Amino acid sequence: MEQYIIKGGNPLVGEVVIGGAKNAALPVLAAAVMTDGKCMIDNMPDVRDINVLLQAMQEIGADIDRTGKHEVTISGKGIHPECDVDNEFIRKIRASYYLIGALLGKYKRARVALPGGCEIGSRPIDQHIKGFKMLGAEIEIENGMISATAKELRGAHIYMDVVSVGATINVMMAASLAKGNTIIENAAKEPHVVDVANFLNSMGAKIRGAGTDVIRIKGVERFGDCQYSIIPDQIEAGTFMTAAVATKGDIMIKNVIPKHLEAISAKLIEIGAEVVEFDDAVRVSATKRLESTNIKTLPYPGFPTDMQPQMAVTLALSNGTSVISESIFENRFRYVDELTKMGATIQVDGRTAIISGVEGFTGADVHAPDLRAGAALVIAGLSAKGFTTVSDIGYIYRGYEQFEQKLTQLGGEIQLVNSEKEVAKFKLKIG
Ligand SMILES: CC(=O)N[C@H]1[C@@H](OP(=O)(O)OP(=O)(O)OC[C@H]2O[C@@H](n3ccc(=O)[nH]c3=O)[C@H](O)[C@@H]2O)O[C@H](CO)[C@@H](O)[C@@H]1O
Ligand SMILES: C=C(OP(=O)(O)O)C(=O)O
Repeated sequence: MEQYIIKGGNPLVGEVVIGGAKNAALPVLAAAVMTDGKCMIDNMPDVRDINVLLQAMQEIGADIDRTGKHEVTISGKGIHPECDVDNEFIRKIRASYYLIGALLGKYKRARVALPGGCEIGSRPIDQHIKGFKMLGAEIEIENGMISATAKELRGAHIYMDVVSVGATINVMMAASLAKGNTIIENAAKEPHVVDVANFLNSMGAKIRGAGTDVIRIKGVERFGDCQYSIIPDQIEAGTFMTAAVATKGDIMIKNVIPKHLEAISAKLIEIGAEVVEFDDAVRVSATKRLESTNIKTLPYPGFPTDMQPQMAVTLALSNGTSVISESIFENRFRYVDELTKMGATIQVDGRTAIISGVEGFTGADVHAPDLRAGAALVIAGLSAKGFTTVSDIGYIYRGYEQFEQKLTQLGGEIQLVNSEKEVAKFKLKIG
């Protein structure tokens, strides 16, 4: 019964260093199997999803050497081209689907368990499939596995019907080892799409335009060795930004790319927080009661859906009524019932949440329904009066490294506990 026990009320103050981006690192790792050479990758976050993917890659024959806590050397030379990617853990993560594009590109054959991931709405993969088919692959879905096979992959002009991070990256990977040229239109522009394109280029791919909505790929025959460093995690950084504001603290958030945080910074400034940008850091603080605002989640450079729950917690403490429209995933307000237990006043109608700000939260026993909602409930607990427990924190480990340690260093009273006895002990100690 792993859970967090939190005593709220301390403003979070100090410095925190942000790790590598989970949602960039996952496709970069998958793409690393596309070369028989060696890839040295650093700034790799040590989080659960990464470890699940690395284990699955090892199981199909990739040579994985953890040369440091945040550094890994990978060679895809030993992979069996006829392999199946499947185990009980890989079925639970979303990014398993990147092995379809990577293996299809390299071996013209991939068979991978259908992806899992956070339950935040229906998450079809039709655009991935459409892209692979247009490159010449045949797709079959059977017994929870997706197979993609092709005699050869040929470049194509692909228009994505929806802006999809996963489909853009997956098709970009497969197309980079196809014959001829590919154009992906209506591509996702997220920083992690650019990071994966840069990684593929450093192995020898010829990709231009990543970060715009048209990506042009000239297929090459094979990839070679490379050395690469993953970009900082936009969402981990954003989470600490909202933690600073919700607890009326003052945090210097280091190892970030401020440009990637602009949508989050702009909203925090709008509600009355102070955000100061440095070359690779942002300092975020709040002293007074926050003002309300409206937010619509959108593909990059819009406000990220992965920051929606953390921002909702912050707005629930503001003065006035805020409206959040969730335009990416239709079921991403599952944390609202939990937050209501802490005193928040939020009404959800479909994809819209209407938040009437309250003066403060009170501690309660809540559970994390998914990764970002879990982080948001922890922030709520840190800003609440009294004790909060957050259960189902396995979700949080999927994407945050040393979350409770980082929060403790900032003055948060939070501890990982395994029993009611430990909860009681914490309460006695902290009083
Ligand atoms: C591992 C990873 O990087 N996960 C991120 C990735 O998820 P993921 O790659 O699953 O998200 P997408 O960008 O693909 O999804 C965006 C929208 O497109 C729809 N869609 C997507 C693919 C498809 O084939 N058909 C389709 O209709 C989805 O249902 C959703 O409504 O981007 C999301 C949007 O920024 C983030 O919330 C996730 O944290
Ligand atoms: C939704 C997320 O992850 P995934 O797509 O892996 O479920 C996330 O990172 O917020």
